[in-house]
Amino acid sequence: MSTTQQTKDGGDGPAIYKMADKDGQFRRKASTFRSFVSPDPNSEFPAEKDRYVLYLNLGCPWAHRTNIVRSLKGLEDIIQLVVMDFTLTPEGWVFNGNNGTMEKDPLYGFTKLSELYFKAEPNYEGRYTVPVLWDKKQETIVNNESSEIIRMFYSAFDHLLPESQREVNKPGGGFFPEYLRKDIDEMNEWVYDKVNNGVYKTGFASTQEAYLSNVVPLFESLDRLEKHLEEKGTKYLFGEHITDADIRLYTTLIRFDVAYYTIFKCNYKMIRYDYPQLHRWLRVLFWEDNEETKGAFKQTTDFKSYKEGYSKAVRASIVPYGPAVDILPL
Ligand SMILES: N[C@@H](CCC(=O)N[C@@H](CS)C(=O)NCC(=O)O)C(=O)O
Repeated sequence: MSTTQQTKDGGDGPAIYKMADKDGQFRRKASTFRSFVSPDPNSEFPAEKDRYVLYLNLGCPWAHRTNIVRSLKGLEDIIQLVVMDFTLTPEGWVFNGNNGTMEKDPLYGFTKLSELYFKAEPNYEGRYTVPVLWDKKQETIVNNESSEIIRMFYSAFDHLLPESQREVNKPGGGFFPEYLRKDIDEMNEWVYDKVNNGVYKTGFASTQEAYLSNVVPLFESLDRLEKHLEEKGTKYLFGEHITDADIRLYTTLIRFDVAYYTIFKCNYKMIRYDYPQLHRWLRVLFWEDNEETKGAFKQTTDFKSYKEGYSKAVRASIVPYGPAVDILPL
């Protein structure tokens, strides 16, 4: 999609809000910047302190993954965080100081995320998405794909961290241990399509047919996840330690009852009443503050941005009042 298309008003509102294709289906485009930070000092993007900046907003579940892992890994002093407003404007994500966010881009004084994309690539022709991992030295975007940014964060900066924070020294082998990689990737694949992106395909569908073709597999997949936890009987999806699969699922399920259920019409069942295993798992991640969670899930969760941000994204003028409690106690 070109810039002019993105900002042009097509008659029923700015084009940026038109998510569905002509057939009513929402199709997420692949991310463009796909380089990797590496522990190798001679690589294109070597892991260094004070060199990389993570741009995000608190509403976005993809960005949320990267924010969680930055905290889980104790990378707060190594990777700078820039939080933008969670309201999607006709010009994309902006800096405006609202909701305790940055007034302006701290590096260049930009007011729009798109400016950062054009600084990196003057001919850029995609959507201006968060998260963005920016390299201050080469003044470019390293990567804008959350699933890859979190994998970099798991280990690329480990030599700069205390021994106990390094993946090799973690009980259970870290967030993406060799012996679980196949199982984690296999689960991530269907969870991405049917759940993480499934809620968007449901919420942004513009025909009844497209809506139904996504909402049914979404709930079948939540049933499958519920059964997985029930059969395994473990604390987390793959045992007693948090893995990549837990982080990726968390950011969708924590938004489910407060936003997707109402705003995206994912209202066949609720996590809190219909999925006892998933509900327990979700509350453990949110509420427990210990060596495993480091309080990172709760600290990075912002319910207000989910209700208000998604309402704006579907151009609804009313923000839902309920549910009475954002997340039930453990
Ligand atoms: N595949 C990307 C998706 C990122 C994404 O779609 N982010 C949304 C916010 S939740 C965004 O920035 N949307 C702005 C737009 O599409 O204009 C990732 O996982 O990082």
